[in-house]
Amino acid sequence: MDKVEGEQEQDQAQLIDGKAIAETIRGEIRDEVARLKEESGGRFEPGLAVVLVGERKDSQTYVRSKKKGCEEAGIKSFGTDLPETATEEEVLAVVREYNADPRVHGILVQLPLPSHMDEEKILMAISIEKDVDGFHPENIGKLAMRGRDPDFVCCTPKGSVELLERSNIPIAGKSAVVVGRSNIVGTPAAMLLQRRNATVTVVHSRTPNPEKYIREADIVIAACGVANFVRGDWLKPGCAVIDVGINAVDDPTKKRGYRLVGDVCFEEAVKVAGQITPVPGGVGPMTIAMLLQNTLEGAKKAYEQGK
Ligand SMILES: NC(=O)C1=CN([C@@H]2O[C@H](COP(=O)(O)OP(=O)(O)OC[C@H]3O[C@@H](n4cnc5c(N)ncnc54)[C@H](OP(=O)(O)O)[C@@H]3O)[C@@H](O)[C@H]2O)C=CC1
Ligand SMILES: Nc1nc(=O)c2c([nH]1)NC[C@@H]1CN(c3ccc(C(=O)N[C@@H](CCC(=O)O)C(=O)O)cc3)C=[N+]21
Ligand SMILES: [Mg+2]
Repeated sequence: MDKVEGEQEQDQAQLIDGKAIAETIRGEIRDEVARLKEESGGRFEPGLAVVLVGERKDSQTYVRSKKKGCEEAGIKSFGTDLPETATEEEVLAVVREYNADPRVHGILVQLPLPSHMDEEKILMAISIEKDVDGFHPENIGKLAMRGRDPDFVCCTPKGSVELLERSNIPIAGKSAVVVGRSNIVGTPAAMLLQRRNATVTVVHSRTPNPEKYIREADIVIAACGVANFVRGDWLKPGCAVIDVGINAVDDPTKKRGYRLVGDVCFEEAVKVAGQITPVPGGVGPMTIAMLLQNTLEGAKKAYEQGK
């Protein structure tokens, strides 16, 4: 018997279009920023400060797209570029200056920092109300606590969960696996899913047979930094896959000489999953949208307090 239209088994996962969803969110932010400006009679403008240390090409590219995102949203961006040879004290001085600057509502110190600097010490110097990356230990700690809310949630995990929610993928009561346990992606992603009442398993580099856990998962968030790590036959048919990975692999046919692939083998996974994010065009654009959203939230709090 013929199946009813719309109930047919799909032979390809639905694409979760992060680029389009991020564009929608950026439009929402733009409207809200415009409203705030109008309400304040043009006196109030959200501001984001971005601190870049060193000359890494990838970091320069990210910082440029963050500033461009600000511009489009009507958020004023401030920037300080320091040389690779800068001292930890110089970076701390820049952070303190932005902490004290009332025009700045969000501060982002681009990672990774040069190896001669203590990353945690610098992140901890960022004032908690301006920690739009959500990397301050106090914000990460509050995310882990029941009954508490952080001032800001880390952008990449927040964007990953936002993709699930805006795609109407249920989280509560589902089983989820997060691949990776870094402080800034895997661990906060697991905490966010758990807060939304998923049952969460975290697998990492010391987990024997990660596929054993992944096979049971309704939701997989892959953030291990290993190109094509999660294979198609590791997935439960119909599951939702959020691929956080950004890995450059050599590709002489590309102008840049490389192309980006995720932590999930897309060609295999697209045949098994129910929904999947592409790389590029999945989580990456959401990270920037969430940064702008966090900056707007911080600005609104400051505005309300200053009224
Ligand atoms: N789209 C976006 O906006 C962003 C993308 N990324 C990308 O996400 C990925 C993860 O980033 P990040 O968390 O910073 O990376 P880290 O290198 O800090 O952490 C990687 C994590 O994955 C685990 N891991 C490494 N190898 C394996 C393996 N073979 N099997 C299982 N687990 C493994 C590590 O385990 P262990 O703890 O045992 O070492 C670690 O917990 C990268 O590809 C990065 O480029 C990152 C930030 C933003
Ligand atoms: N303090 C700090 N905060 C961060 O949020 C932070 C950081 N440091 N260091 C590096 C990582 C990485 N990251 C990305 C942001 C956007 C894309 C992104 O937009 N990617 C595009 C492709 C970009 C391209 O083509 O190169 C996409 O996936 O479609 C990717 C990765 C933020 N990070
Ligand atoms: Mg890292």
